[in-house]
Amino acid sequence: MAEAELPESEACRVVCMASGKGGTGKTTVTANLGTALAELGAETYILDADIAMANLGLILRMEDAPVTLHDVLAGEADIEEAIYEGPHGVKVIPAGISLEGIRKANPDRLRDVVEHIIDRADFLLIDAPAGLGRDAITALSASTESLLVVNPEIASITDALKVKAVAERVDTQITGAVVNRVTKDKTELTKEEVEKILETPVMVEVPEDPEVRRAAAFGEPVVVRSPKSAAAQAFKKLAAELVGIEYEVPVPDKEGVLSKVIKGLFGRR
Ligand SMILES: Nc1ncnc2c1ncn2[C@@H]1O[C@H](COP(=O)(O)OP(=O)(O)OP(=O)(O)O)[C@@H](O)[C@H]1O
Repeated sequence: MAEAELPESEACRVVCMASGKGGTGKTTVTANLGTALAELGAETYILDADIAMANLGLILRMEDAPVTLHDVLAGEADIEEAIYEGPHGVKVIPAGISLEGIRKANPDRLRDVVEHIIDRADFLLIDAPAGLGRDAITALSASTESLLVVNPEIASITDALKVKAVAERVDTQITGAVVNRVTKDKTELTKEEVEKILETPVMVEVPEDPEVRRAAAFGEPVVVRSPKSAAAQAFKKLAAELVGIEYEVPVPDKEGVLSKVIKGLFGRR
């Protein structure tokens, strides 16, 4: 997709990707939203502040990065050394995977990292740890706004409510919710119910889509590996909404469908 004509915006938007409950898909949403924003032409950085799990690097095939956020937070490396380029030019600051790295990292240095990046970026997405531990609160307070990544179930929403309350205490605006892994099963909460409980708009519903896991297995965001999949389209729609442009639904690609059928017939991936 060609880069869009983006509206002028003055300040970098520092967006904390937050969730109460673990495993809602926060890292997946961060990697895909960041890549989709970069594809639209926005200068986008994504930072893995979930320094214990470090999954962002895995989704973007950066698990072997020689210098990581751990080293920066330990005061042992300059932030410039920990910035890597991902698909569509998205800049990625991965966390490391060593226990030693987690031990020596001082999360209080996160604010300095944010300060360093905001002068040159349109968006900085911070993948925060789930829950309300010290690292999660540090990530929230270093951000100007937050997106709540939830699943359409009551346990996920009530945990997100707790995050929302803390975000308000640290003066971080809640921009909205991303409801991930939607199957439209009758037992799920609807968009309207989620909005009513969270008292915040649902910006997008991302469907449960096996293409997401498939892409992750290849170390790629789904917006790159399967850009026409239902989940990829939801992430692209969210990116368009954040930059304030109209999302163009892609015209169905007959050739693509045909080649899928042919590959299916011959049992190929
Ligand atoms: N829309 C989706 N459809 C299918 N699978 C998904 C979707 N979103 C995420 N997943 C899968 O769910 C799993 C958990 O996702 P992810 O690691 O992004 O969650 P997380 O909230 O960051 O987890 P944690 O809180 O443990 O850091 C991964 O295997 C991911 O591929």
